[in-house]
Amino acid sequence: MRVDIVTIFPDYLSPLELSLVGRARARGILDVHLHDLRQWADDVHRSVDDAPYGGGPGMVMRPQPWWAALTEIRALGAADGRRPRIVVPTPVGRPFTQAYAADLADVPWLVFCCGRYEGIDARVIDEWADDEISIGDYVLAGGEVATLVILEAVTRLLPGVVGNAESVTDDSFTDGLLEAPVYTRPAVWGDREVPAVLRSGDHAAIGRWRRAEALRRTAQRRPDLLARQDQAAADDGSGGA
Ligand SMILES: N#Cc1c(N)n[nH]c1-c1ccc2c(Cl)cn(Cc3cccnc3)c2c1
Repeated sequence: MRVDIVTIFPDYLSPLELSLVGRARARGILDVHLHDLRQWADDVHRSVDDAPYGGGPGMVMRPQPWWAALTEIRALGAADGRRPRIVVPTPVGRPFTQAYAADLADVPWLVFCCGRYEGIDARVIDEWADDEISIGDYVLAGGEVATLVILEAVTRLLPGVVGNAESVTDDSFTDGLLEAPVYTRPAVWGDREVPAVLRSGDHAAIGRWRRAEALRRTAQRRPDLLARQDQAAADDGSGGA
């Protein structure tokens, strides 16, 4: 997978050199290219923002640098007929979910547009954005953190990135439920003991316990996920969660 990221703060994306994504890059599974938007700004001051039409607080990102940047990046694929899927993190985007991550993990070339200020001129979004994605109902200062979140969730789904493939398919949200609690040694920590079933070696009982705990936790903390499961089950005629 090739990923191009356009931002006025390239250093904000330095975590992509570390850990899971860093290892995927080192192994050639992911090919990341960072671009400073200012290199495409057409004025001597390399300006990327201007006052909003209609007034209001803050500044808006000018269309010209984005248009030049995306035109040049898209042209990289012209020779062999490749076209990138252009993703714009935005507070007004479609909610990012595990299913969305799985969808993006099948795309060979992603381009992330990391905006700042009050946003990117709407004409850029209208012309270029294939996906407008929000990572949650809270307000960040720009798209870089969202890009890191999206890219980590997508990268862990790429073949060969996570050693134990099962830990990806057993993820929270993959089966629509929150994960059961996890434990490791020692068996007793202070006055807290690991549930005996997890030390029983009875894998059927362990599976039942984990399913029950996942259902209990999901009902307690995310009843909306259970409702979604029940609706999906109703839609395909099978039993509920
Ligand atoms: N994804 C996501 C996401 C999220 N979940 N919260 N905030 C963002 C996000 C993403 C992109 C930008 C750009 Cl460009 C500018 N800002 C600042 C801003 C603040 C208030 C209103 N409008 C824009 C961004 C915030």
